[in-house]
Amino acid sequence: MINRVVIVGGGTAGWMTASYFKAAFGDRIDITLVESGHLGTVGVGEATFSDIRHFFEFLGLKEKDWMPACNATYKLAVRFENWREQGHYFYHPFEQMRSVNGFPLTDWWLQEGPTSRFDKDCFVMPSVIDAGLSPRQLDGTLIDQPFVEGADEMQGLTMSEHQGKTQFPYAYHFEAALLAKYLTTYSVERGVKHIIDDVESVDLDSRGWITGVRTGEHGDISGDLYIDCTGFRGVLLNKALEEPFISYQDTLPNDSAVALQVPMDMEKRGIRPCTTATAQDAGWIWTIPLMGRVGTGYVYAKDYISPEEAERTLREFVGPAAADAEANHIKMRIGRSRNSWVKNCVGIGLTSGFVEPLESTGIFFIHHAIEQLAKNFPDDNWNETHRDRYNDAIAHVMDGVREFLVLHYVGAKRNDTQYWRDAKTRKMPDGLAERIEKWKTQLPDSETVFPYYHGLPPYSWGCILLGTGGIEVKPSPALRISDSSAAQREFEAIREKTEHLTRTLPKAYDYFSQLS
Ligand SMILES: Cc1cc2nc3c(=O)[nH]c(=O)nc-3n(C[C@H](O)[C@H](O)[C@H](O)COP(=O)(O)OP(=O)(O)OC[C@H]3O[C@@H](n4cnc5c(N)ncnc54)[C@H](O)[C@@H]3O)c2cc1C
Ligand SMILES: N[C@@H](Cc1c[nH]c2cc(Cl)ccc12)C(=O)O
Repeated sequence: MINRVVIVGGGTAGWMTASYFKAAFGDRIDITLVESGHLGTVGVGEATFSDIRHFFEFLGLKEKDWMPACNATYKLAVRFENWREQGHYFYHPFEQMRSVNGFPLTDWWLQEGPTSRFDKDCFVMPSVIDAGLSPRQLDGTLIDQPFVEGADEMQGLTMSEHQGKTQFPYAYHFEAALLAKYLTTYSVERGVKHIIDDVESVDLDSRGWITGVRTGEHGDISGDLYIDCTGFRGVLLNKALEEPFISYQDTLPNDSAVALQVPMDMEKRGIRPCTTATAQDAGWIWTIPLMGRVGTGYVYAKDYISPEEAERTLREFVGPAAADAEANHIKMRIGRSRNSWVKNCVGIGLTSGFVEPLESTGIFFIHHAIEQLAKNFPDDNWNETHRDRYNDAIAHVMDGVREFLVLHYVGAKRNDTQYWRDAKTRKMPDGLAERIEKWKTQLPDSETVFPYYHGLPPYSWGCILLGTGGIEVKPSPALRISDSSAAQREFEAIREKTEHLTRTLPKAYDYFSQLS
């Protein structure tokens, strides 16, 4: 049996792993987590996928347990501003795509769209978000969506096994540092040994397997399996085991960010329950509403703009409220480790890989990695099948998300600066150009998107294609000669439902302020 696990690193990745493994394996596993007392964490990670609710469910936590402790709010979509042209916006919502006579409603919209807004014609969430509303009534009732919440047959499934079966209507925003703190308490109460110290060196045997990590003040710490959660440093996986890092920068040039935490009276400001990504001259700015503050940051490519200019742009964007906020400049390592599991070491989190946070995939990568490791957990035979399956799953998820992000830039209609013009001529990941050709006459479906599990359903790809507006797409020829009355009825049903919801749902701020 492998039952002594050493986790190095106490950021989101380290504590999510420790808490999940305690929930999964209880006292049958012995976990030690070592984190530096002075190196600090990236600690941005504020927006998530809806799937993260499976993580909290697995830990036995309810929203009212952890959300108030992490200043959390709901995220119903990503809102993209100015990606097509100044003043334009569209939503990528968490909402099941409706389908009529075997075609997604977005295909019918291209043929028959009642208005020029695909998002408001095909989904109800965009109007709910514009009105600043909560998807739950004050008594906790969730708006009726075609999904299954907590049904028995869904218990214990991984995210990849869930995909396509349901679409939950919201994700979360939270303060990552507060979540790490919350999970520290959860883990330590359940027996995780917590050591605050620096790992100064890593001991290897003659085969190159890790036999222990040496700390400054706590001596050697040894285990069977080592989990490297040291962030961009990759102290065990990349440094000690020398596993190479495959950069994505040739296709995704953004390599820097500057972040601000802006305290704000959210009752006065109101909460628009979505992440906003506002395109800028050399990147984009995120805006994330939390209880008590707004998290914001400019993600940019250093080749196009200096850190000082990026900070100035961000401060102007936020306005006077940002005057006292301290800027946090971050250099991002974009890409993935060739293999995330090498010998007896598994990198999770930024060590394993990272792409710019445009679709909030960092914590999703961590959650996926943990689920896959729990499923492929080794014994002392160190069966290669488990390791290879794990490495393939991790590589696929990141390569797929990379393609999805590249589509945002290739698809963006705006071309008013060199940065946006270059985005149209830059090399694309293998296969994407061919896929885009297919989508020009039939929107993305399960047969034409990236072929391995990567977290994004086909409708997400369709939203980006339709919203960014730079690639001309035509309705499927079959729809031109089909009876559209059922699609018309569906558009009408969405209009009626939107009207009803915007009349009856409470304000998002009011919902969160009574949650405890
Ligand atoms: C600008 C930006 C915005 C982001 N936004 C989002 C978002 O909205 N949504 C999302 O899902 N994700 C987001 N992410 C990603 C998210 O922040 C990370 O996925 C998450 O924080 C995981 O980080 P980590 O735990 O791997 O590393 P870190 O937070 O860097 O933690 C590393 C840990 O390792 C420790 N350590 C390092 N070296 C040693 C050593 N030698 N000895 C002991 N300990 C050591 C450090 O002390 C620290 O505890 C964002 C990232 C960036 C850069
Ligand atoms: N199943 C994932 C993927 C997903 C589906 N819709 C969206 C929308 C956005 Cl903004 C991000 C992610 C997703 C999930 O539900 O989280």
